[in-house]
Amino acid sequence: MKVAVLGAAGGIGQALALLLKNHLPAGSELSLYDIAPVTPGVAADLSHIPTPVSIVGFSGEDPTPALVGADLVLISAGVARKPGMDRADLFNVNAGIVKNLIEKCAAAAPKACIGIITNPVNTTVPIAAEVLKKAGVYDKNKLFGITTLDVIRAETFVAEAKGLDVTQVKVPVIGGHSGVTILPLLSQVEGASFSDEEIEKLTYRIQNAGTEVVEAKAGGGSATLSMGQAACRFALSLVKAMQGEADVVECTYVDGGSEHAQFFAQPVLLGKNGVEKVLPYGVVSAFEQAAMDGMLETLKGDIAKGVEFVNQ
Ligand SMILES: NC(=O)C1=CN([C@@H]2O[C@H](COP(=O)(O)OP(=O)(O)OC[C@H]3O[C@@H](n4cnc5c(N)ncnc54)[C@H](O)[C@@H]3O)[C@@H](O)[C@H]2O)C=CC1
Ligand SMILES: O=C([O-])CC(=O)C(=O)O
Repeated sequence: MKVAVLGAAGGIGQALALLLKNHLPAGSELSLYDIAPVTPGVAADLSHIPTPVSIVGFSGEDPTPALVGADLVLISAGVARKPGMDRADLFNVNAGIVKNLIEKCAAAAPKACIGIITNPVNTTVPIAAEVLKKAGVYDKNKLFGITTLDVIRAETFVAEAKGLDVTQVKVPVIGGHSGVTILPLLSQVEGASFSDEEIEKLTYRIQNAGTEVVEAKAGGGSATLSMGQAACRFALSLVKAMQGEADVVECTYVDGGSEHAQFFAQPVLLGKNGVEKVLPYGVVSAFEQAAMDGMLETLKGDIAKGVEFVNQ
């Protein structure tokens, strides 16, 4: 299994590369790419960790050498938020970066699964889909927006609020990855019940947790370490499923035939070829239904912006 990380010299990229070096199955190959010249050095640094995962790093304008033969490509290349910005403010720079990188993926690793971290995820994933379509290699089962950070935050905050064992808490998070489009299904948390006030507060905190970190970092960027962990969890789940393990489910933003929007995050059964089956997200509460109804215009607008960007 060859895993490529594009944006590997960044805050997320380095954390993710460290975790993957330590946790990918024995025999995996890790391939790092970033425009930053430090990237071969990041790989050299990580190569001294004694795990059975080989690692190599590339820098420069062309990611192709890192992509050849990749089974899974994880993309965190791009700029991050500063206080006062929305994720949508990153569109102007990141849309072009994702478009260019996906064009290279289409040529060098047309059959790879691709996981997109770069914001705004609601829009960068549709951009990737349109670029892959233009190149004639789009497989909707192989393109994922990584929304796992919303899931791990929800698990952490719920466990904290309810005094639960955080390793046992499961919270599906559906919709998209920004503000009101992030919808944690707290009504489905097993072994906990919440007052209306708790639901409102927890939902708001999960939706705005990215901003919490952006403000705390005071101009030094957004979540990197928790995102590295989240992307590693998602990547390891996908790798396990691609290698034949059954019953691997993660919430992720996919082109999965949702009745709500072309791209929608919900629980997905992963398999050898990416998406095995998009699972129903089940019964939602009246609060969650209202939140869903309230997000769709924003989510659809975010998707349309990505489609338009590639086809303008
Ligand atoms: N999906 C999610 O839940 C989350 C997404 N993000 C997003 O992830 C992205 C990266 O964040 P950080 O790692 O904190 O930023 P960073 O600034 O630390 O790293 C970004 C890296 O991308 C590289 N880069 C820029 N243009 C490139 C190109 N054309 N090709 C290859 N590499 C390129 C830079 O050299 C840099 O090393 C941001 O867009 C951020 O908003 C951040 C947190 C959570
Ligand atoms: O908030 C940001 O800009 C980064 C991000 O997506 C998150 O932390 O969820």
